[in-house]
Amino acid sequence: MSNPIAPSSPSLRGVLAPSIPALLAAAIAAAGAGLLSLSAVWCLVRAVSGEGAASVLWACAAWIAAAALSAAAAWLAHHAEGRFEARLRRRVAAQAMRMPADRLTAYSTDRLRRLVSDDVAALHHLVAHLPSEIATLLLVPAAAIVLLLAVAGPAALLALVPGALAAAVYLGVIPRLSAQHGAQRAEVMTGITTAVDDYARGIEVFRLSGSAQGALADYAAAVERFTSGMVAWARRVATPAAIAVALLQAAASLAIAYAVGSSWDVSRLAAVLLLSLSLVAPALRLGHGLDYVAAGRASASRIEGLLAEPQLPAGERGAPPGDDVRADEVCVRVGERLVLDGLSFAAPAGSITAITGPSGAGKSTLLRALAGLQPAATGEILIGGTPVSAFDEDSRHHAVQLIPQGGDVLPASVGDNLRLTAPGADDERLGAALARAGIAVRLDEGTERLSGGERQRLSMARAFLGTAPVVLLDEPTSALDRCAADRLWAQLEALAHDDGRAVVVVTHDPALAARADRQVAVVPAGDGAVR
Ligand SMILES: Nc1ncnc2c1ncn2[C@@H]1O[C@H](COP(=O)(O)OP(=O)(O)OP(=O)(O)O)[C@@H](O)[C@H]1O
Repeated sequence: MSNPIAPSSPSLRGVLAPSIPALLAAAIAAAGAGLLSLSAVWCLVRAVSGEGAASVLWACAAWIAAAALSAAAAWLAHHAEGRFEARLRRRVAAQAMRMPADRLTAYSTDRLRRLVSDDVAALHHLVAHLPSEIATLLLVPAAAIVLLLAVAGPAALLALVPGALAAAVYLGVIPRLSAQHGAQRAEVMTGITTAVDDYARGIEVFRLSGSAQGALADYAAAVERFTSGMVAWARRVATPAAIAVALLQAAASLAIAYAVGSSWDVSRLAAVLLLSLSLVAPALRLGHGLDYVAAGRASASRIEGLLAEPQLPAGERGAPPGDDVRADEVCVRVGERLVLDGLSFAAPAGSITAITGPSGAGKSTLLRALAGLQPAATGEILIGGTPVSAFDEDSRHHAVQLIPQGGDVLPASVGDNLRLTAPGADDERLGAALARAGIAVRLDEGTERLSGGERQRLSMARAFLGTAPVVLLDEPTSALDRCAADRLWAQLEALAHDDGRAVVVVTHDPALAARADRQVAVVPAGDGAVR
């Protein structure tokens, strides 16, 4: 197996591609709406210059058309963005499903949740609004300047100076200030969330140690940092922004227009006043969104990072023709570290194979590799004679079932957990699997209150419900007493000997390992692996 890691999935751009035609159409419609609004202003200028009621009617018609076109543009853009978001969420979730086990552990559950939820949502402005805002910004001011020159000549351009300054402040200075503060705000918000999370997660520990002072103090300090950060943001970003709008744009535009045009006739003056105001509006709207653009770009780069992660190799094979599992000179690396070095063994159908070895030797890594969740750097793993990497993603689960060491019980009902393995099973079958695992709980009971041993046996019940010919179990008896462990082992023997499965069990219990049909001892790589 020379290239165990498949190429990564398409980038963010690839996920966006199907939405681009609709987003382009939306941008053109938005720019058209901007031009229609400008023509409405132009009609008003004509009305002021004495062209009468017809011009007012044309202005109203242009505004109505502009509103309709603007609504259509917004609908198109949001529809396309909604579909893009849905596609991207599926892509991010699928990518997480396909990552090798060692890479997936680099992403905490919370980090994955933020990628699928918050980071995808943060792209909204970038995708749904920015293209339309840029198109409007390029077309509308250019058309307004042409009209202004035609009506009032070059002197009228003086009235644009405050607007241009306002736009420059909005598009140049404020985003820079805001970016500094945006990064600080994000850091402070993360600090608060972490402090709250730490406090909530630590309640159990604080109860035992009798003090939560440190966590509460961290939380108070994080809130204080947030409050002072917001005050600083208002002082350095929000206030200059308000000044840019109130003074630079409207008041100063009117003052200059009056200064240069007080001797003009009313129609020229009206043209200068109305057109100079409508000219900077698109820049101000864009300026408002630049904060979101910075946040969206940060989210996009985090999502790109996940999409660039390697994927597990997957072929197109369906369920295997045979039902044993073999490892042939398998080497597995976890990150830079060689964990398994040339391990070979066979676990035939109808038998139990016990995997033993010291803590950290690589037993769990071996099970993940056998399940196809951690690629082998060299060597081959065969399920029923088929390389595990050759199965398509759906068939792999039908060929081999992995029950990991604890932790695969979802916070749902017992029945819902069991139906993950057997979606169509009736209550009687689910109850029988629970009985084989030696646990007496109701199917509608929540899993939150189950003890460690009960959770372990609930996981085991899934092994008795599954149909995969190869069953891999990671320390299934570690939380059970001697008697319960022996009873469970007897059920595993029945699974192997009566149902004909190839059962591979990692265990630290020498008594149980001695009862297995075969034993494989894993020793840390470098010491040589015993076959
Ligand atoms: N995601 C990971 N990133 C980095 N190192 C890892 C990762 N997963 C496992 N390892 C390392 O690989 C080695 C083998 O781990 P593994 O869990 O397979 O051992 P084990 O034999 O099952 O141990 P135990 O008996 O204690 O459960 C350990 O040194 C562990 O620290």
